[in-house]
Amino acid sequence: MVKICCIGAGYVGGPTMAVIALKCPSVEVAVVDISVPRIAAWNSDQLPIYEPGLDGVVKQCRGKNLFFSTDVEKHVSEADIVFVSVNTPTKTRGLGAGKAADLTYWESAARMIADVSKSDKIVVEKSTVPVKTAEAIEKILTHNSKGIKFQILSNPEFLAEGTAISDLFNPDRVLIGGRETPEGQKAIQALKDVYAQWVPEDRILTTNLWSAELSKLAANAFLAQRISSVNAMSALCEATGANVKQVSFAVGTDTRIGPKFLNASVGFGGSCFQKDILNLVYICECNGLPEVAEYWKQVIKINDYQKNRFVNRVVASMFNTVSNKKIAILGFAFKKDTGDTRETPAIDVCKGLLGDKARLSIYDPQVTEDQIQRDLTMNKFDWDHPLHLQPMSPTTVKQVSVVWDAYEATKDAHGVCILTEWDEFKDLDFQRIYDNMQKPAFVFDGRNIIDVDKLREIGFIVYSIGKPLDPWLKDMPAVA
Ligand SMILES: NC(=O)C1=CN([C@@H]2O[C@H](COP(=O)(O)OP(=O)(O)OC[C@H]3O[C@@H](n4cnc5c(N)ncnc54)[C@H](O)[C@@H]3O)[C@@H](O)[C@H]2O)C=CC1
Ligand SMILES: O=C(O)[C@H]1O[C@H](OP(=O)(O)OP(=O)(O)OC[C@H]2O[C@@H](n3ccc(=O)[nH]c3=O)[C@H](O)[C@@H]2O)[C@H](O)[C@@H](O)[C@@H]1O
Repeated sequence: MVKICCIGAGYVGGPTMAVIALKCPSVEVAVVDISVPRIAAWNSDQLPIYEPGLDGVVKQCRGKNLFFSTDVEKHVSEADIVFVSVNTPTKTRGLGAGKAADLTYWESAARMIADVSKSDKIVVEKSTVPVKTAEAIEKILTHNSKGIKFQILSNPEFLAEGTAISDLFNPDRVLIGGRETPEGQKAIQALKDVYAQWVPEDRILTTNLWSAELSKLAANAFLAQRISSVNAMSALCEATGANVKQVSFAVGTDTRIGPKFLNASVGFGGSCFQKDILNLVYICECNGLPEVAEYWKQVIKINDYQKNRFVNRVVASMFNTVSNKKIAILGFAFKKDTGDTRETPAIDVCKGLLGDKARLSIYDPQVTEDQIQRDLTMNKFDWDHPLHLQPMSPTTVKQVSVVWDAYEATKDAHGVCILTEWDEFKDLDFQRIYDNMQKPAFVFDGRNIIDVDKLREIGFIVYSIGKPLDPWLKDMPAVA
């Protein structure tokens, strides 16, 4: 029986290994982590992450061929294939601070693998890492290995949160990079055999190591670039009277461009787009390519601009001050169908409004008060470390209350900001909300999910990203 161990039981390690266990009953899969509460949650009825369909998959395999454990060393030493899916945060100090990937967790995992291994192993990079990381990992493993042979593969993950299970069941492609030696090709084949149990062969791509590592960074950069492109257009739409939904539909019907990932928004969030582009920028700079670095940096600059622009629209519309005004925030997660708040645009928007002394009442169906308070007090990039190593927030933000109902959040509010596209927000009774708000009542839709005309009929002053402006907003500066 092939034994797989995955180091890191997070958003990637948990779901990917659960699906491998489900699709490959003859493979034994152990997912290990240094975080005791996380492993306890994986072994309970309340999984540590919210992901549609995940519960069912875990329940079918847990205790049969899928195990969650904190006994990292035991499972690593017994495994034939070791996936490493640990955090790769942005460095906050020293060389490359604010851009380069911090490989501390990766390096410590690699050293531990070298220490505890007693048999040859395939080590798979599942985390997103800088190009050439495999070379560094190879050095760590072979310098400490007591004659044991390791083959390193790069097998980046392309799942998106909220759709992880369907993405894993039916991936556009699985990418496996390895050494172009007979041993490297043998290792590629061994991993290919695992995926081939459910992924059609023509969707399993094999490349050299560096192409696989770079393709992951490139794919995220291209995806984020599409969003920044449509968001840049949204600003121009507001200035000219064009409607960004109509523009992106017209543009996306060109089969060379395609319709997906062209929704204008308050900005992209999530744990990876910004981190991976910063990493790409740093790699370009290190390789003497400042023009290429500058090109990709712009994707992040537009994303920051879009978040600022949204805050400025809110403040400018409400008589240039939100001081002591209650603003309802609907949605805090970085996208719908997840409780994940890492790099969510809601953090920047809330901080911007708090900077103007607003009082915030926040509702998100999947995010807890504790998480929101931590997010609003944590320093940039601190969130991307294992939970028990993150600083605890010593204070709470007093001007923030977190409630469990959209109607409660909007009661007596002056304005409503929609920051996550949860389906339930589309079906809210906006007449009821209007009746219970201060007047004039404002709605700022950062996700373009509401029916603007209907809300204007009710009496709201409405701003919806990239849509023709309400007469109220027309003469106000987009960026104050
Ligand atoms: N979240 C996502 O949707 C995607 C993430 N990725 C990449 O996958 C990697 C992991 O991301 P997530 O799963 O989101 O992170 P995560 O923070 O949810 O999980 C990482 C886990 O690794 C554990 N860990 C860290 N060092 C360890 C060690 N030495 N031994 C044992 N466990 C250790 C942490 O306690 C944590 O539970 C990152 O490189 C990320 O860029 C790639 C594709 C999608
Ligand atoms: O490496 C990763 O971590 C993953 O990053 C993204 O997945 P994820 O961040 O989970 O979610 P996305 O659906 O890509 O959304 C990212 C952000 O972009 C925003 N977005 C997305 C699409 C769009 O048209 N407009 C838009 O503003 C979303 O609201 C969200 O804030 C990629 O889609 C995955 O392929 C990749 O594996």
